[in-house]
Amino acid sequence: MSRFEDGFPADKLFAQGYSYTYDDVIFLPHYIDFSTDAVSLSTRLSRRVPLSIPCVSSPMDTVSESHMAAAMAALGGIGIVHYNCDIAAQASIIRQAKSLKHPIASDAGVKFPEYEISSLDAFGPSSFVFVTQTGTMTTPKLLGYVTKSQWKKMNYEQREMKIYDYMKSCDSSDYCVPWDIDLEKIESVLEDKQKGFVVLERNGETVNVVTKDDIERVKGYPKSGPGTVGPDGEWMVGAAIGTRESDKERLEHLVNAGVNAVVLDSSQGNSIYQLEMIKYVKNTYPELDVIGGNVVTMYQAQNLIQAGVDGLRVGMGSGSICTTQEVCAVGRGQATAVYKVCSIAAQSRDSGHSGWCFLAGSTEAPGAYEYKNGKRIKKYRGMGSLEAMTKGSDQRYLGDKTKLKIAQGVVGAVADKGSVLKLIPYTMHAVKQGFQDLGASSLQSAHDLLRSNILRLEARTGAAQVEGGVHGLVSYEKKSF
Ligand SMILES: NC(=O)c1ccc[n+]([C@@H]2O[C@H](COP(=O)([O-])OP(=O)(O)OC[C@H]3O[C@@H](n4cnc5c(N)ncnc54)[C@H](O)[C@@H]3O)[C@@H](O)[C@H]2O)c1
Repeated sequence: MSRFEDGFPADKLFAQGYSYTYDDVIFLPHYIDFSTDAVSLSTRLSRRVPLSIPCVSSPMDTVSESHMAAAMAALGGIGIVHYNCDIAAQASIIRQAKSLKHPIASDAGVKFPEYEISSLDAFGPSSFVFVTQTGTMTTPKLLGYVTKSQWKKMNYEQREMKIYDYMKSCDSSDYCVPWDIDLEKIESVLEDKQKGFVVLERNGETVNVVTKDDIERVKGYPKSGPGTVGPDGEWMVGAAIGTRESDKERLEHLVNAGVNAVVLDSSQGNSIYQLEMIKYVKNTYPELDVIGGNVVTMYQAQNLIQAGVDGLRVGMGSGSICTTQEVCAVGRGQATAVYKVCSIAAQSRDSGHSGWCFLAGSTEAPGAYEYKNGKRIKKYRGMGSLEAMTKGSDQRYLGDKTKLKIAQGVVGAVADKGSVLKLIPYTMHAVKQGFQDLGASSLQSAHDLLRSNILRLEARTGAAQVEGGVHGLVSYEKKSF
């Protein structure tokens, strides 16, 4: 056997004194004796939250609100709703996510009543612009709508009017259907009524608006399993909270809204504030899973595990919008961080790691699309950016007037990625192909192969990284699926 010893075992590779990220390391292929479809990616977010895919959307205000949380649960993952908003708004996002039985995020634009539509861009690929008090779908009531054909017929002066001056009102219950009816039923209502859209309502409040085009689009997506459903029969939804005294009141409202797990959201989770909050949550709500973090070292992980966390969140300074490593000179390469934290957590419980900008820019991410240099883009910002701090996380960043405010993140934009209902199934299939190459038929098997040193890795030199990407071509088109 030793004759074939090749590559490095993980513990040797990650003990070289380098902070590696994913691009720096490569797995060596092993032996295949099963098909790609036989690979199971099921795992747990935390002690009591099983997932059929290892996908979690990050608690950021440009990533996880109701549509993202519902879509992630429908796919078998979970969404963690951000807390850069007041308590009532966060609780209402959770309730709405649980009510989105069909996690369809409409392609249509949503605007507030005073908005002036100055170009067709407001409609996006849809024939409608919907109007709500807040200009978002996280709202108690749909007020009205404008169709593209109606707007096209308006003259220059009319187009300078505010939407509420010319929108068609939606007060008629003609458009409304119950939030939990089947997709087929929605389709037949759309056919019968010739309306072009329906309003899904729960307890007299608008839960979602779905157009005929949205239904057609969703029908073309890959089919998923039953999704991540909780004991209440609704989607499981997670939420972030902080470690301040006021977060205890927030937590109470989130629990009443049906939250299934909480993430203590901090860039450096190994603090007295977090340890005390973990104990408080475990004492007050023993059945609720608490995910601690963020952590990147074994020592941090051990402290939070001893305080009673049910899961860990890994990553410091590795987000694409994050400047923590630059500003504070603290953090760790993400591959090393995940490996080190998992080597402690594997002995007791699961750990997940922070995503990057993978889900930002999707249809389900909050915010409206804009066009820049001919590209359809969506805003994406760090929760430590000055802009996000000003919106809500001021208090967390010691943002009271007497303290200096230092950003640990930036504001940017990412390209339109389409719906996560399509992006994630394709991505998970690619992951399964990778697992098959490793000879790992499940996440547990991959862990076992890694810990038993059967799975081998190597660091990639700069030239090897270039070789591993597309190279030497004058031009090419990269289409992933
Ligand atoms: N993962 C990362 O690398 C990273 C980096 C920067 C920011 N972020 C994100 O930005 C947001 C804010 O992160 P953060 O670490 O600044 O938030 P935080 O709330 O953990 O910390 C902000 C400051 O408040 C202090 N603090 C926390 N609880 C306290 C209490 N009870 N009493 C007194 N002081 C207390 C902290 O020690 C820290 O100095 C989060 O969403 C986080 O995920 C993440």
